[in-house]
Amino acid sequence: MGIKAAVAGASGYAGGEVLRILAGHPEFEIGTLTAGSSAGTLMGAHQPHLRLLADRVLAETTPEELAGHDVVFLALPHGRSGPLAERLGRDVLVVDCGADFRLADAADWTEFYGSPHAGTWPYGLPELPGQREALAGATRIAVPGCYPTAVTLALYPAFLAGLVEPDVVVVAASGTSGAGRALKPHLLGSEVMGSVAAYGVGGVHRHTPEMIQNLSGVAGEPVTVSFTPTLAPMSRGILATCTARTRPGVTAETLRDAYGLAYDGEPFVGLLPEGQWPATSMTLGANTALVQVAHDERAGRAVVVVAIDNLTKGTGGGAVQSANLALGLPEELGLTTIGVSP
Ligand SMILES: NC(=O)C1=CN([C@@H]2O[C@H](COP(=O)(O)OP(=O)(O)OC[C@H]3O[C@@H](n4cnc5c(N)ncnc54)[C@H](OP(=O)(O)O)[C@@H]3O)[C@@H](O)[C@H]2O)C=CC1
Ligand SMILES: CC(=O)N[C@@H](CCC(=O)OP(=O)(O)O)C(=O)O
Repeated sequence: MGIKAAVAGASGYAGGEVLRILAGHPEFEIGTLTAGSSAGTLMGAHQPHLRLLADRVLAETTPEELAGHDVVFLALPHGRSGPLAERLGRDVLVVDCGADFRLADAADWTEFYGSPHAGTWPYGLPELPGQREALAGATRIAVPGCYPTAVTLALYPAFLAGLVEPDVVVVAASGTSGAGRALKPHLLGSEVMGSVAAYGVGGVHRHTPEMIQNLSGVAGEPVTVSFTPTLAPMSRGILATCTARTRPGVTAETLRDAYGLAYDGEPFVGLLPEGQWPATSMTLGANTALVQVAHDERAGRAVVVVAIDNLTKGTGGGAVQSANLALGLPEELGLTTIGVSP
């Protein structure tokens, strides 16, 4: 008998990616699958690529249906995980792919999500300093947002080494799967194809406080982040370009050394060879973040580009990586670094 895992939100994009990874994981056994309005229908109607689950009937998302599992993955709209998690056993590992438990500051939560704050759980980004220890044995995990995963991995080494000022600018492109499966007018094929568009401009995107939280924690001082997301005509992937003013004396070499030090030995984050720049295609379906750093001497800024698959390292892969740590399994179990190309 393996570790029995239920997935709530199994008909959605994040739930589907968690299941794609669990299906290839040697220790997990897939238990109950739940949804919202799709409850009572077959998985095959929603996730035809997960053929081994095609005949499973989706249950309603209730604590009763999710009981009796060792691990429960929640991949539900924001605000749904809080009340549900309260009714799941304390000894069960609950891994929330949603935002409900990511932020430590209740005022930030209310400002950006507009509802009461559910609480704060151990943050599922193992690469952050001290986070592997925080996740070992945890029974609750908040999986980071996809953009904060990319941006935090891009910039924390520079802050850890004290090389940049606490003033960050990020422009990132995301594939449309980042917005979830529900029908949205701006995601119609005719709106998205052949065009890249900015959205959530001017410091209003809800991932901004999460980036600030992560980077300020490493920097040891408040960091400001100006974040502009853009929507790109691709289904998966995030490419984030992050810049910060460099401190006096910083060179291309000191920057590269800091990233080499931070990422040497990391199983899922890679500093690319000099001159090679990340592309989303390099990370498709892989639990990887690929990073490159340069020093723009005229502008006096560090420029870091990172690529991830928003659904893999940005959600499902990150969720399983953190669950492995919480359960005392090898961190890399069931996760691939091998991408899909072209
Ligand atoms: N897409 C991404 O790249 C990322 C997503 N996430 C997070 O994962 C979570 C899910 O996102 P995503 O998969 O993209 O969204 P989707 O819209 O694709 O899926 C949402 C899932 O939740 C179910 N659901 C919706 N409403 C309810 C409800 N009232 N009660 C129970 N179940 C419900 C849906 O079921 P039904 O089929 O019945 O509607 C579906 O299974 C979100 O919190 C999101 O923030 C995190 C990181 C990245
Ligand atoms: C392209 C797109 O719309 N992306 C989503 C982010 C998705 C995500 O990962 O964020 P959460 O887990 O916090 O929902 C957005 O900008 O709202």
